Amino acid sequence: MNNKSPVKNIAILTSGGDAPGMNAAIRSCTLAALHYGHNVFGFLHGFKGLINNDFIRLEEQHVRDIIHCGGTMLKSARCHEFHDEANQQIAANNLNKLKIDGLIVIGGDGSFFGMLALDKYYNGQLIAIPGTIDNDVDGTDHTIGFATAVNTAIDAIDKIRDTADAFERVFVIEVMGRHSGFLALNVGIASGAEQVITFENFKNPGVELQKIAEHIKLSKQKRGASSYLIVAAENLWPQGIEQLCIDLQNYANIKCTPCILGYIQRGGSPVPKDRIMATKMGVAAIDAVIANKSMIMIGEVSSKTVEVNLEQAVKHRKQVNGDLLMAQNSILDIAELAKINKL
Ligand SMILES: Nc1ncnc2c1ncn2[C@@H]1O[C@H](COP(=O)(O)OP(=O)(O)O)[C@@H](O)[C@H]1O
Ligand SMILES: O=P(O)(O)OC[C@H]1O[C@](O)(COP(=O)(O)O)[C@@H](O)[C@@H]1O
Repeated sequence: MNNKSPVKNIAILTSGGDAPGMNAAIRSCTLAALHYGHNVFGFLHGFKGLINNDFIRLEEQHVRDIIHCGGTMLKSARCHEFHDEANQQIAANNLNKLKIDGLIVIGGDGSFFGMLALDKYYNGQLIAIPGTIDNDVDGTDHTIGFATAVNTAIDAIDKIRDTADAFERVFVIEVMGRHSGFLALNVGIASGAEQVITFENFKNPGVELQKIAEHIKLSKQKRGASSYLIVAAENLWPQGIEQLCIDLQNYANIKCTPCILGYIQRGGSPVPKDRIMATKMGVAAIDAVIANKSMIMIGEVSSKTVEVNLEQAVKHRKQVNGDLLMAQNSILDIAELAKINKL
């Protein structure tokens, strides 16, 4: 298949927050391109590499042993200079001069905005692969790295639960996600947290403080002394979760221990789901380049690989699963249970 297409120069870069599984995508793009007889270029440090013309030729030996590694062998960056139109033109000129037929960008929605900007000056094809632990990209059920990040967070929270149980403590655990609640909600559900505070169920600190405090008190009343875990999305509580703990102490004399999971959620060996999805997406991206497609994102919906218009993917904000939110806030909720069963 596709053996007769002219030899193409295909470039790959990773941009924005690294995500476990990015290496698996680099590997499959590279192997698929080489399989069809094309040349592969890896640009380093995201869009910075395009501006600085910093690239390596990728061969089989470079990607042979990376599928299990977190991070990205092509390095990543938050390249603020790329917001500048002059730098977008420099980047496009570098690609045009090298006669790069197609560029594959593995990153989050910020990186895809970068692609929209690059498209104004770059003559070649642009294909996006969603890679971010936040899962905040529309047009795909999951992004590369999300499953691993959920797994890592749960592994950590299960351990926190052990010590919380031993001391019958209240913990507030902050998970990443920037401004989206996918990680918080999924991690909260899967770790059996008593409360999840995320963008989708948050009104304002005053209302929430009262609700959180009442919930903790009710739980202690109904269950007696026990551990109590709150999973909170980052960037939600003004001044962060340490302040939330201080606020709970001041408002209701509740002692809470804050725990920020932080960057451990971005690292580690990708779980099989991320490796497999990234592999499928990489192959599909090369197929798209060979088929002369451009300005699309490769996604996965209901386990099927799909192609999505890139502008559409960045225009819409993906909503967290309503069923999960309802389950957490209502069906699984200790306060609701207490009301219904008059516990
Ligand atoms: N509006 C934009 N115009 C041009 N480049 C952008 C734009 N938004 C983001 N980028 C580029 O994409 C990079 C990655 O975006 P960022 O939001 O940091 O991460 P992610 O891609 O994971 O969402 C930025 O550092 C910048 O180089
Ligand atoms: O690495 P930085 O620049 O501190 O950014 C932290 C942010 O990156 C993330 O880990 C991943 O976000 P992106 O994939 O969108 O870049 C967010 O969850 C977090 O808010």
